[in-house]
Amino acid sequence: MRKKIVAGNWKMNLTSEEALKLNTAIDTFVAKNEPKCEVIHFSPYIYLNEGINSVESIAIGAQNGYPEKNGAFTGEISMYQLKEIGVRNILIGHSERRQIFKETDAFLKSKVDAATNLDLTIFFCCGETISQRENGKHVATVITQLENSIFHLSEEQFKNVVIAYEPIWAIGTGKTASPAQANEMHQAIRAAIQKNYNAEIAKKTSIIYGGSCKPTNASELFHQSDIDGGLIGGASLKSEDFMSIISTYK
Ligand SMILES: O=C[C@H](O)COP(=O)(O)O
Repeated sequence: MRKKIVAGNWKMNLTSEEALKLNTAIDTFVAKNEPKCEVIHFSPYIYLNEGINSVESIAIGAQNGYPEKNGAFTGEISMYQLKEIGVRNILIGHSERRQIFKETDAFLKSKVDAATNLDLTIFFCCGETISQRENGKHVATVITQLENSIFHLSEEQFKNVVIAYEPIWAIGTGKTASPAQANEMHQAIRAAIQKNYNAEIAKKTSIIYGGSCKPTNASELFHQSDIDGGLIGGASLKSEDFMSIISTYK
């Protein structure tokens, strides 16, 4: 049985007080209700330490990390530093990093290698633009992203990878991929994993969906054959909404 995962990506949101409150509320909820999924908050760097030290039933992950161990990289935080404070999960390849911060496939590959060397669980994000979808290039785009930045890992290394499919046109827009559209892509990703690795690894890799996922659509999405949970942006900032999404796996 594949691991089901509901992860919140807070992006650049929340005050320190709100972050602590939300971590505590979700941690308490998960401890009490024991949902059948792993719950993670991908938090801004500055709230990681307090988060890690204040929760027991959920994990706190990083939204980013620099691949070099240390050095003259003003303003950056290394994955090594993240690991040292207790981070175990990291997002790599989010479309906001690709588009706003111009992170290339080659740079993402170097991040994948750094995270792998540190034994971090990689949540590798991929997804197409609306024009790529309209031109029928959505599947090819996503598979190329995987081939360029993560499929070089060995079978053993790939076991520490979760794929997050996030169609760019659905992120923060209120426009969700239909369950059929999302599942079609998840099936294509799983087939590509099988082709590059093997059927066993493909069967065991969790592939989660992100893009305007909310309490009203999470259940239908998460019940698709190849969708193993979600990477939630906006709805993870409201404890009631996030709890409702987590409860899909009760
Ligand atoms: O990482 C999360 C995604 O970017 C989804 O964000 P959203 O739920 O606000 O659309």
